[in-house]
Parts: sequence; C-alpha cells; structure tokens
Amino acid sequence: MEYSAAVPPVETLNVKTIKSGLRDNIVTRRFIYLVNPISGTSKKEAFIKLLKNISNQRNLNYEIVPTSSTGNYDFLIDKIRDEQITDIVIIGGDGTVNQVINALRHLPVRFGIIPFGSGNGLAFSAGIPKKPKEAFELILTGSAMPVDAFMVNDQFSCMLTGLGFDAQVAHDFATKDSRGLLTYTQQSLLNFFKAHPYQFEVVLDSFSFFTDAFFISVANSNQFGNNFTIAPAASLQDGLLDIVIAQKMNKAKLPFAILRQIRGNNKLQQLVEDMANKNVLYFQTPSLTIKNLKHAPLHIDGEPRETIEELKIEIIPHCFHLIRSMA
Ligand SMILES: Nc1ncnc2c1ncn2[C@@H]1O[C@H](COP(=O)(O)OP(=O)(O)OP(=O)(O)O)[C@@H](O)[C@H]1O
Repeated sequence: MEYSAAVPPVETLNVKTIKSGLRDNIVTRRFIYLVNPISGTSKKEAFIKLLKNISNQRNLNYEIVPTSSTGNYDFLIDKIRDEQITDIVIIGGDGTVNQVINALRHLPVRFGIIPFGSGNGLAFSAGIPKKPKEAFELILTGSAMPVDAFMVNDQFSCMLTGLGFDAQVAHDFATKDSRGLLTYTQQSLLNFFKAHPYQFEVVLDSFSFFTDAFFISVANSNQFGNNFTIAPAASLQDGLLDIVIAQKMNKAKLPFAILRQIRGNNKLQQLVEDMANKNVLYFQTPSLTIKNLKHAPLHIDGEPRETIEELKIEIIPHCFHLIRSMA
C-alpha cells in the first residue's frame, strides 16, 4: 500500500518535514510502543502504567505490543502500512533496538527509544535521557534525524560491533540469569584477567596491516553503553565508522591505554606511523574488511553472534530516522 498524507515515504522525508511533523501533528501521529519484557533490570510495570496515563491524557493514538524474542517483526509490517503508523517506540536495550530497526527500517516510520536495557549505547549516544519519562517526553516533542547504521556481511548493526575481549564479555553475559550493569561489570572484570590478544588483518582501501589485538571495536555510537565512551569522535550522522584497535600490550597498561582513548587524546593522525608505537589505534572509515585469523568472538550491538572469519563492514549513511536530543 502506498503512503499518502500523514507520513511521506522515507525518501521524501527531510529533516524539516519530520521536525515540523513532530511538533505540529501530535494528534495525527500513530504510535506502537514495543515493550521488551526481559531487557535490563528495572521493572517496567510502573512505567507502562505511566505511559498509558500520559498517552490517554494527551489523546494519543497508540497500541502496546510485546517485542519478538526471535527478532521477527513481519507481523508488524502490514499493520504499520494498513494503520499508517508513524512512530515505533522501542522500550528495551540495544539488542531490541537492533532487531526492531533492522526489521522496520525500510518503512516510513520514526523510531524513538525509551532506554530499558543493560547498556543502552545507541540511546545514550543519541542524547536520549536515562529517565524513562523524560525519554518519552523527548519522543513527543523532539526532532527525528537521519542516523547511520552499518552492515557486517549480511548482518545489521546500528550501534557497535566488536571482536575479542568485549565480545567475550557479551557471550558470557548472555549465559547469566541476571542482566544489568552489575552483571556486565562482573563479567568484564572476570574476562580482563583471562584476556589475550587475537590476530587480525585489517584491510582498508589503500593498504592492509596485521595486528595482534585484545579487541577491535567498530563504532557508530561513541560508546559501549552506560556512557562508557570508546570512540570519542564518533557521530551517528557523519557517514563514517570509528575503528578502535587495542593492540597487544602489557596487560597492566591496557586500562590506562583505554582511559587515554576514552578521554579522546589518542586521535590517530598517521595510522601507519602509529601502528608501531601506539597501543590503541583509532581511525575513521566508511568501510573496511577485517580478517579474523584466530576466530575471536564477535558481538553485534552487544548481542553475542557466531564468529566470522572475514567481516566486510560498510556504513549505511542516514539509514533510519531516530528521535534524538539536539543538545
Ligand atoms: N518478548 C521477548 N521475550 C524474551 N526475550 C526477548 C523478547 N523480546 C526480545 N527479547 C530478547 O531480549 C534480549 C535482551 O534484550 P536487550 O538487548 O534489549 O536488553 P539488554 O541486553 O538487557 O540491554 P543492552 O542490549 O542495552 O545491554 C535480546 O536478545 C532480545 O532478542
């Protein structure tokens, strides 16, 4: 079915249209609130009650739908078309955000996030408030902007993909009964003592190089989540991926090297020169290939994935529209 008045197709949606659409047409907007019942640690019942109250008070047209544990959202596609849904509000963490946006990004909808995950890397990177009520207020009054995403072979990523140490943490975290920051921190510490470097070949447009690294992060967002910055220069809208490579070093130096990276004073000026004498390499590129020679574990947007030997990674500029803070 073709779209008519309320929501023009994505190709014709420009920032101005969306901005004014958001502010002026709150009554004509049609919302689906997608709730992940298991993400994060905070109980959602009280917030869902509040969400209903606010939505009813403001006469919003909305429906609450649970998220899909398999990541299959085919059941929503016809509904979005038939009912001319304009806004998908994701109440969950990065794993949910990845699955929902991947499934629905070709439709002319805006996405909003109410961060209810363990890390919430994309939401916090986009300046979405931590407090659920404030995040919802932003969805009602803020602006939708085009945001980049990227592909790792045929898999979609919108926040951060990693090989090595952080991926091992994601794998171990997935086996735990409890979620949340505490469990994540425990797993990070345990893995720190077991961490060892993996061998990679990194292929860029003009050259390639080998590196032994504790981890490689491919970042669209500036952080892992919980406001833990890893790629200080990363922008969600610049058409570039920020690549962070924590090269083999004395393990005692690793936290300090990461700290320098977090503070943003290790920006790579001359990649080739730095390869020999810097512990953490940091550069930007729209695409690259990583040959994962020792089968380092992989995560995509914080979710453990089966590892891949050769990762062809490419940005999708302005892939979807996210309601985000302009601050
Ligand atoms: N209805 C559901 N029932 C059970 N599991 C679900 C359901 N919907 C989604 N999931 C799964 O829940 C898992 C965790 O979700 P999510 O990643 O959003 O939370 P988190 O891991 O706590 O937060 P973050 O990714 O921000 O660290 C995902 O693997 C997702 O596939």
